Amino acid sequence: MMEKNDVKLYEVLRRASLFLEENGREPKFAELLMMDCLQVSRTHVLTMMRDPVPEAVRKQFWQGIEQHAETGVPLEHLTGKASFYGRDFRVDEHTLIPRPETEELVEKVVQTVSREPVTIVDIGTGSGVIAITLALELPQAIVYATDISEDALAIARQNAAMLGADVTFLHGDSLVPLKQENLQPDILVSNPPYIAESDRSTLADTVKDFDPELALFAGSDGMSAYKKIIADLPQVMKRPGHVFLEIGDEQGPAIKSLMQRDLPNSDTAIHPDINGKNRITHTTIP
Ligand SMILES: C[S@@+](CC[C@H](N)C(=O)[O-])C[C@H]1O[C@@H](n2cnc3c(N)ncnc32)[C@H](O)[C@@H]1O
Repeated sequence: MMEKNDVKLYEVLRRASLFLEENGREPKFAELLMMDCLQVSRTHVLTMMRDPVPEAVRKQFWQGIEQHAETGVPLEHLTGKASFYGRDFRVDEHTLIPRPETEELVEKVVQTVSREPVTIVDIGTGSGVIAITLALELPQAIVYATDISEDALAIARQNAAMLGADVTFLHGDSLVPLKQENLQPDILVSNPPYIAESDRSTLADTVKDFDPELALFAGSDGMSAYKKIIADLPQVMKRPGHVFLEIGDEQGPAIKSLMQRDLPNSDTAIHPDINGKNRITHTTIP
């Protein structure tokens, strides 16, 4: 999109918003992308509306706008970063873009953990948001995180270094790395893949086309990752202990009965998220 060199910020934003709207995208995306291109806050953008936009910034901005209009690529994949629990994390094509619901999962863990030293393990850490946030919020905790994807772990390690979080990352399938390291967590937390293969067609293109397959799908019923984790809990968990899982809206009862089968004395509560959808199971193991 060609523009004069002295074109002002508000004009660029107006044109971009209209262009996005014409292409069936959310016009607000323009302002969010501009904040990233200029590396400023929203308040700062508002004070710059009558300033000319440097050519290099306009070029970068319009490339992003055109790509988003054409493919729907989410802002986080364009900018390579996502916000979680008030911090910025690096993300890429190998990591799920963290969701606000997962912040609620972290909050539940933070509320439950006592001041004593505890060992926490995050299974399927992706960009590392859960493990890193818990390590920073709970300095008394010893935190481990695993993933089956080496590529995701590379991003998680970078995020931990960037944010100064002490997390030990382990590569492997489900709870296998814990068994190999003889690790017995007091608290196990996971947001594993939980979408049924049969629901693939119901997903938004922005999810299906940009989030990694490994992070989304869990067999024909969406339960395969939970089944694998729960089957190994009796062998690895310290007692008393807690298990926190992020879940799909309708998966709570099935998870509760798997927990009752494999950990007969445990108690599982199902909690809704801020939108009223069942989103977290909290299992207490005596
Ligand atoms: C839904 S994403 C969650 C990522 C991150 N914890 C978050 O909440 O944003 C699930 C993650 O689990 C990982 N994963 C999938 N199958 C796994 C398995 N069998 N063992 C360990 N990790 C697995 C994926 O690579 C992905 O990073």
